[in-house]
Amino acid sequence: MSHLRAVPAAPGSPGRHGSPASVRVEAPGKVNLYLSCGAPGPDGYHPLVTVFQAVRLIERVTARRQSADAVGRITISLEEPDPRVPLDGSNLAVRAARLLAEHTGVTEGVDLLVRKRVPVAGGMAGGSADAAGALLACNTLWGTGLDSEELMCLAARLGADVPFPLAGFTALGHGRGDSLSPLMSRGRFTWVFALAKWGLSTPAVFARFDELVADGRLPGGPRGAEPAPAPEALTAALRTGDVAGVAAGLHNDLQAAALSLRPELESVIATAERAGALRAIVSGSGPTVAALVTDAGAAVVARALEGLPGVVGTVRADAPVAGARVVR
Ligand SMILES: C[C@@](CO)(OP(=O)(O)O)[C@H](O)COP(=O)(O)OP(=O)(O)OC[C@H]1O[C@@H](n2ccc(N)nc2=O)[C@H](O)[C@@H]1O
Ligand SMILES: Nc1ncnc2c1ncn2[C@@H]1O[C@H](COP(=O)(O)OP(=O)(O)O)[C@@H](O)[C@H]1O
Repeated sequence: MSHLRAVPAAPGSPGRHGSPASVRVEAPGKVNLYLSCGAPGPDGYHPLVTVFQAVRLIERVTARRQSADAVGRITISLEEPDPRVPLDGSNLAVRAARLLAEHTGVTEGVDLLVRKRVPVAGGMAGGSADAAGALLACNTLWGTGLDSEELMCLAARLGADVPFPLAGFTALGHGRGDSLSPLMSRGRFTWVFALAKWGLSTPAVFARFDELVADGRLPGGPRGAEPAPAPEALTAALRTGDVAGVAAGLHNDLQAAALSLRPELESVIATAERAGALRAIVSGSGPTVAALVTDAGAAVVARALEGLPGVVGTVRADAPVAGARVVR
């Protein structure tokens, strides 16, 4: 994946040894424009074909050098505390920093500060964006000098969704969804996301997908081992910036599973489309519903969705945007 370049470091103010005292990284959330899912392998993971698009819901990860007498722990805090996000070693950003330290032999710690903008447990890879951000921020802070390919490999070890926020823009994912190649995309897309009151667990959605396939309850009947390739009509529509063509090509094999766990999402999708969305689908494993809209129609769609049972609010974002990058 050498074509996916990490952005060079923009150093913060110098700390001891002349290296930066802190490094700030921004990393995007995602929506899956297309997701097809095959039968799980012996490791329990499902082979996927997915088209990722990075959206302007941006996580900000700041990595701060600790004082010289600190014991070298990796700590995390959130700008706005959220009980759904763990602040211990299970946080994906902490796991990312720890993995990088182990991989490179770094013994110093780091204080991570995260500002979250991607809905938590929403199928939009917010935790993965934090992990990608922490990898890039710590690689810069510690001067460990891993190149983008090495960061991608570490990212894939943290989760199937972690490489994509490093890459950003629009990309085709294979394997677990972590093997990426860039896709050309022209123009700008506008999304309205309906945020759900309760998150959905990704493993639970994949498990329900397997049950639906086993019961023959998925449209089209049981699937083979291999996920269906992304249709040429979708990739062509992306290449030409044909928003209506992209809307027609939106597809998510996990949607039936998410709807079976959260039946109320059906009316969220229907309401968005009745209010003028070009199409609406479940994002990834859900429960966020992603409505592709025109700029002129965005406010009407958002208003129609707000106040629906189970919807706690909406957020508008454009796409695609760049992957993780160091900012001042
Ligand atoms: C479904 C997707 C679509 O982009 O995103 P989300 O909706 O969660 O954001 C991803 O595949 C989620 O990626 P991520 O959340 O990183 O998954 P991981 O931590 O690697 O795996 C969590 C669990 O999901 C299931 N899993 C994940 C990926 C995959 N290709 N097959 C799977 O079966 C497995 O049960 C695994 O134990
Ligand atoms: N940095 C993080 N941000 C959000 N959630 C995290 C983070 N680290 C671990 N988690 C845990 O991962 C779960 C899934 O998080 P998230 O990445 O937001 O959603 P999804 O996997 O649906 O894209 C959360 O419910 C939370 O318990």
